[in-house]
Amino acid sequence: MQLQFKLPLKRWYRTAVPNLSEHRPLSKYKLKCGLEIHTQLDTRKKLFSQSTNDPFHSLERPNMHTSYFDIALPGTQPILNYEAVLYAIRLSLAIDAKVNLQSSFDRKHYFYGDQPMGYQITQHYRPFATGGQIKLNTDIDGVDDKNIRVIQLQLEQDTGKSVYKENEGLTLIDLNRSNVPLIEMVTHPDFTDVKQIRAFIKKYQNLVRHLNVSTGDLETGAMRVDVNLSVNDFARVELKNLPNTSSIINAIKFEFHRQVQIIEDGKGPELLLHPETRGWNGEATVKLRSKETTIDYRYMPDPELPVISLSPLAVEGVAKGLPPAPEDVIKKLMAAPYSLSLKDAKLLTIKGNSQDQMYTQPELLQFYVETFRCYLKDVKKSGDGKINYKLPTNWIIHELLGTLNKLQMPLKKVTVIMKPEKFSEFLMLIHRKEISNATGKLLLFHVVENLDLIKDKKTLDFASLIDEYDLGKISQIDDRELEKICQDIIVQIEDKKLIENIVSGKKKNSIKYLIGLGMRLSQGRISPQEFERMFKKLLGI
Ligand SMILES: Nc1ncnc2c1ncn2[C@@H]1O[C@H](COP(=O)(O)OP(=O)(O)OP(=O)(O)O)[C@@H](O)[C@H]1O
Ligand SMILES: [Mg+2]
Ligand SMILES: [Mg+2]
Repeated sequence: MQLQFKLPLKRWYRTAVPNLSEHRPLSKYKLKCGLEIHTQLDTRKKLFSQSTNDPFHSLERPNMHTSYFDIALPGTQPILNYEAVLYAIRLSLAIDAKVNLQSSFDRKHYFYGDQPMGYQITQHYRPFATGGQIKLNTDIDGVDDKNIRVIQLQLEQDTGKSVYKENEGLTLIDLNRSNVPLIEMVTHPDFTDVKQIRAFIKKYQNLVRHLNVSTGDLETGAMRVDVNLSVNDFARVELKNLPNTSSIINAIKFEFHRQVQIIEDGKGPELLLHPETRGWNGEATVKLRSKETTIDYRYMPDPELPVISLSPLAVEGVAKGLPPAPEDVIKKLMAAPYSLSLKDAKLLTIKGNSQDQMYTQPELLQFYVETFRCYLKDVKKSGDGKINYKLPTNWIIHELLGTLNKLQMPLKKVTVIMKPEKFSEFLMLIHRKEISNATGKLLLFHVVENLDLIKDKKTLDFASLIDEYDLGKISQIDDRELEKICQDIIVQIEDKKLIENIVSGKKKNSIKYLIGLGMRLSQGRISPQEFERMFKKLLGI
């Protein structure tokens, strides 16, 4: 029987879980955890059939992407999808696992409504890859350096989904997910702290996204984490059905305390003797069943699937096409000449959780790096030498991305017109102080907003845009003209007290308000320093 969680989703977040650090002499109680992480591969087709692999976009239309094999009609047979094999090689190599040139499929038997074959095809006797590791790193992952060893990776098929209609007393079965390719990655029980587990999940999630093998989302179930936990070498408890990071962390904390209490009460040898499987109801872990043993599953080689036999050349070929590890890219971006902050370097490298990003990380990274290169070249060419390393960062990572989000404009569309050389031309306008920052913002917004018009003209000419919209910075503004603007502002201001307070020195900073009015009036074409100088002169301070 599967446990049905009846709690509203919100309760996952509201639970009061004891704080590990508040507990008794913890040194007496050693936490040991190992993870089994299931990741759905983002292949076009399913693992053993020609059905579309799309378990989420069809939630309103259950059983839409199902072939005879996916619904287990007798007589249908599996045919392996090699795209899934390529993805599995990518992931295995990226975590330093040894890809086994010969691996094979086995049947793991158990009965479930959403598993109509009566068994799951997985790899038990000869897994896809063996060994490997993921290193947690203080600088990048925010936890003490720690090496988490991987036992193995196995290719397997996903099950269908049970949809419980409690009011009607019905359980519905949706087989859209049935036979979606999964990689189960199993770690050694190397974790000794929840912080390591949180960091590891994030890192592994980033990795599968970086390799483009999965969306890695926990919320949709594209990534599912089972935690095995034991205290002081008593039997392990397996925690399953943990839908998001906070339930994973809270369930671990709860379970640790539950086991510590049992040991303190002297009942460890009695209650923690046999492995069991527990779920999380939002407040406590609850027993689902005793842990199945290998014998229970009656593993047997699948007689319908031949051995996966890989040539070393195929593995080498995949290895050559692997992108550099996210960690290496981040380190490179944080070093000279880029000198980015960890936050900005991560933004260029690691996909965030948001679904509607206007860019992919490889697109953004490439644009940034190439623009940076053009900017260095342009500065050298211009002969004024002084490179402002922050300029590309500020204008690409902060300003451009903000503009894309505001206008819901994909980066891809922008970079067709604003190629790195063009963007560097734009940066040089600011670099040479031909336009102010405020004008730059207006100009960038204008260009992105009117991309289609610019496309017609086939050219993007900043100089003519500056002319056309009268955006040129009046840096050489004549003092009489500036004086007139400032004088008008002072005369027209209604709050006379404000002026008095500036003059008397009571509220010196209010001068910024006047400067702001001036900037708005001049649309940013006169620098704030010029305004400050003139206001001070006029007010005699
Ligand atoms: N003493 C222990 N304490 C905590 N975790 C442990 C301990 N011993 C083993 N583990 C962890 O238990 C997990 C075992 O996973 P594995 O997939 O090999 O088998 P399983 O859980 O029996 O099978 P299934 O795939 O059916 O869940 C590993 O992550 C391993 O690190
Ligand atoms: Mg397992
Ligand atoms: Mg398990």
